[in-house]
Amino acid sequence: MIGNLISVGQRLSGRNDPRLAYGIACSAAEGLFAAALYPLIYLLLREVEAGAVTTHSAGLYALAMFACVMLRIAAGRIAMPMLFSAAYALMGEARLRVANHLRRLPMGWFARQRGGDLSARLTSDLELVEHLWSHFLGVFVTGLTMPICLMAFLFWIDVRMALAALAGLPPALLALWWTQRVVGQPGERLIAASASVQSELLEYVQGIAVIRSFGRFGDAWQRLLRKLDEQHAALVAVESKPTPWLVSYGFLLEAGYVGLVFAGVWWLSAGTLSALVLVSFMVLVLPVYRQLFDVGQAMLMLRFSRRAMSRIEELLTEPVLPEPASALPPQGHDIVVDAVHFAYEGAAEVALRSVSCTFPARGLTAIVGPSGAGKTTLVHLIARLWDVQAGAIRIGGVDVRDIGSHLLHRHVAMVFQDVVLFSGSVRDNLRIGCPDASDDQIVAAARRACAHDFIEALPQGYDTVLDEGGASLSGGERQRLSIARALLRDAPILLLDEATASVDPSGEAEIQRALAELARGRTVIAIAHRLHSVRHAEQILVLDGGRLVERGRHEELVQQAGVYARLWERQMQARRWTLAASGAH
Ligand SMILES: Nc1ncnc2c1ncn2[C@@H]1O[C@H](COP(=O)(O)OP(=O)(O)OP(=O)(O)O)[C@@H](O)[C@H]1O
Repeated sequence: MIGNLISVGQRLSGRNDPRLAYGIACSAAEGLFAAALYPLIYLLLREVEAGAVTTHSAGLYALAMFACVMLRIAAGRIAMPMLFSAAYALMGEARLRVANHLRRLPMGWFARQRGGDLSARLTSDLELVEHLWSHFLGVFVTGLTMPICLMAFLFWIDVRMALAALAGLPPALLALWWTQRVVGQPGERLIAASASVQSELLEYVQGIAVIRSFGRFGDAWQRLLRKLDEQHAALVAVESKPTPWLVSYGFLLEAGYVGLVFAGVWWLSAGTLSALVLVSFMVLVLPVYRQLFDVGQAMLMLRFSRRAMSRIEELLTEPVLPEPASALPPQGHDIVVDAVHFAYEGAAEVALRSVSCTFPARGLTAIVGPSGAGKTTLVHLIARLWDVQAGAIRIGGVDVRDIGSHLLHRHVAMVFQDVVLFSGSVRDNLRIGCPDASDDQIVAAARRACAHDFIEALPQGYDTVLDEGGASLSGGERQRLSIARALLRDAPILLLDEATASVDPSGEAEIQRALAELARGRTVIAIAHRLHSVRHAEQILVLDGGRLVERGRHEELVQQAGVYARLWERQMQARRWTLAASGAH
């Protein structure tokens, strides 16, 4: 079991830590020295009984006992910090390995996860395993070594009595085995219920604005209460179900004591057993029973945490997007989409069907189309957030699957619809894509993204610490920060997913200018709903129902009287209504 625990730890952290083996050895030594005291007392008493004790031998015994106590304390003092530091180091690495693995998983995997479940694996599951390693391992090893050594000594004194003392062990082990089985199912239920509560709480907090605006507090609250009730029931089951069996284990273990006393008195009266041996057994088996009971309890904890370990292992075995054996650098920055087909896992509709197109290097291509047409999917495939299911995407003549994620990230920068900002200063957030950027470069990028003025107006300017997710900024401000971040990356290919969606019309005009300037030196692909913002693009691709239906410049497409012309006409109408409405005021 210890071996299993250690090998799981090694698999999770990806390495071995010698401190662990030393810590376990010291814990075993602690158990050994704790047990060694009793044989010394017994041997001393035997000499006293035989009248052979001298001042010299008594002194030696006292010295040996003192040494045992000191060595036990020393072994414990060495074992504990060793196990703690090994556990924290190994689990720290396990966290990093999980984080690194998550980075390489396809986005589809995240779409299938509930946020709370994932965060439960990364927090409470890992904490449980960490606790097991730091606090449980040493106690378990010491707790097991001590009764084994003591029993070995008792067998040496008198085999018959030792066997009588352990008469209750076989049925007790059966009860312990059953206890472990009984705790398995409620344990799994508790882990699932706790993850579910985390998910529910996360959704509740994230959706609080929507819940409030729709006045659905009652429903959300009831759902949360239900999940908490389930967790409470699972907690009670974990505690109550194994308890009768654990008590039986303890009872059966100590049942041998009654047999021991009867057999001992019998053999004493028959003259085959000395009073000293009888008393020694009656005193020494009690700590053996107590330690074995504690070990049994600890084994329950191990059984419970096995599920947590396998949940973390499951994360590490999720297949990542395959990386090439040797990465090939792209030979240019034009992008060719060649007969690409893609469907989301479990989705009824295909997202992209046999799409073929070319994005010339150093030019602006706009992707437009009705909602759900596949625009975001196409851009995500170029950034290789997913892998195509048929066809290929090539950058500078090299398939994105052969470029390797590291090189690909150096060539492609993305500005997403949903801007993700991290807690930290504005400067730190801008530096994410380019850690070595100087302050001047940061300010220059912010100016070009029309973000400099509002950043300067923040209490500490570029050093203002943003709340988690930049919640204190407006949508447009967050968007402009993400554009500045991409500008700073200075990647030759820039993917903009509705980059100007949350920017007000005046800001949009400024950003359009910045984007146009940017496009001169780069390959820019911009998804746009507001068609007038991309009408100067060198090329406009029109997607509809996952197919590429039209391509050309704005004027050509308007004349074709197809999907684009209809979208354009609708937007012009909407603009006229807006202008008329504002004129009426
Ligand atoms: N993670 C996903 N899982 C399953 N289906 C998805 C997923 N993301 C998108 N889809 C579906 O794939 C199709 C294309 O979606 P996509 O987001 O690419 O469209 P879009 O043109 O960018 O839409 P919009 O303009 O509304 O953002 C849609 O039918 C959408 O419902």
